[in-house]
Amino acid sequence: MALNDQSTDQALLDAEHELWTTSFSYIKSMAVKAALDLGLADAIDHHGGAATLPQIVDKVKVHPSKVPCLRRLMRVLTVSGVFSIQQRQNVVPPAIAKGNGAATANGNGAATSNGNGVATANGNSTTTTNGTGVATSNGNSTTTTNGNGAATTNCTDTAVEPLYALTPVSRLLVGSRNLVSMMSMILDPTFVTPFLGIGAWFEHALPDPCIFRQQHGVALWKMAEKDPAFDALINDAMVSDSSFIMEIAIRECGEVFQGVTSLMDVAGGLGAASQVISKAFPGMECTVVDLGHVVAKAPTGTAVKYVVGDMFESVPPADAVFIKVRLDVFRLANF
Ligand SMILES: C[S@@+](CC[C@H](N)C(=O)[O-])C[C@H]1O[C@@H](n2cnc3c(N)ncnc32)[C@H](O)[C@@H]1O
Repeated sequence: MALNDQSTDQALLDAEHELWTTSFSYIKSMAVKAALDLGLADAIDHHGGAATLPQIVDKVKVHPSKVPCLRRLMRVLTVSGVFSIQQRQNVVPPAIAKGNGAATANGNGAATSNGNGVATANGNSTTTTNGTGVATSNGNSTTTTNGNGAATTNCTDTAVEPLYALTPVSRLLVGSRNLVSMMSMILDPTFVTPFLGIGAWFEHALPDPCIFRQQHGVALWKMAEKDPAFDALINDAMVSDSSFIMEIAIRECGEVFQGVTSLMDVAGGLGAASQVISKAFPGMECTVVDLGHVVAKAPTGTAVKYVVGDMFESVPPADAVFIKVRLDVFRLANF
């Protein structure tokens, strides 16, 4: 017997809703990717942290024909908490009846009756009747009847111009210390597409290629060595992540580094974590060990030393060995 045979219709609809929501949950991350690609947070930041759609459009590359679509993207991003919406007050005019008709505006909506029609606007909607029709708009909609017809619109896109504001989430995407590089890496197709192959990956016996190699035919670090743009994508991401998280880590649990005189940051990338540790503990000798192509791009003239090495062969000696791994994406994919 199928599990759903005895379910009520409401339970079936709830279950279907859950299935749709879960299956479509990538829409949220793709909306964040679009926000990064377009620079939406920067555009809002440029206007002091809150901006209307026309103000945002002014700062980003959007074809004029796609402006209404951008409003939809903003809706996804506000529902996800990346931005918030502040409604402007009283920007829509009240009800106007020019003929024998009746116009009623409830809320911030505008209702206009130009003939004998009845126009009602509820919420932030705009309603116009030009003949003897009946038009009602609810929510953020616009409705017009020109003849004798009746029209009702619920919640479409045109109405009061909302102000889109930065939230604590999108504030992490602006300013000099931001997480744009990290999120750009996570959402890069090179990292996203391997996850489409998890099902196929389970069909093969271990040991087998990780999902990254299954997708791309080459290991992640090998690809980084061969492709400078991909290498930069990873290194920049790590610098933004490590700078952000290590400053918090030092503030919250810096005592774990007390008394350490030398520290070996294994697979430390460009050494952003070590740079933060070294500044917080100037007496500590911090060394980063990483692969040759990464060390070749390491910053010079800092207190942190960089050495080339393969951690699977040997790790140079030090008081403490430090390895920062916080990416579930790397662990899950067994990169
Ligand atoms: C996810 S990044 C982490 C970088 C750094 N720990 C951080 O969190 O900012 C992983 C690093 O491991 C390095 N790596 C990969 N295989 C390695 C190996 N066999 N020996 C040393 N480093 C390695 C990569 O070059 C890369 O810089």
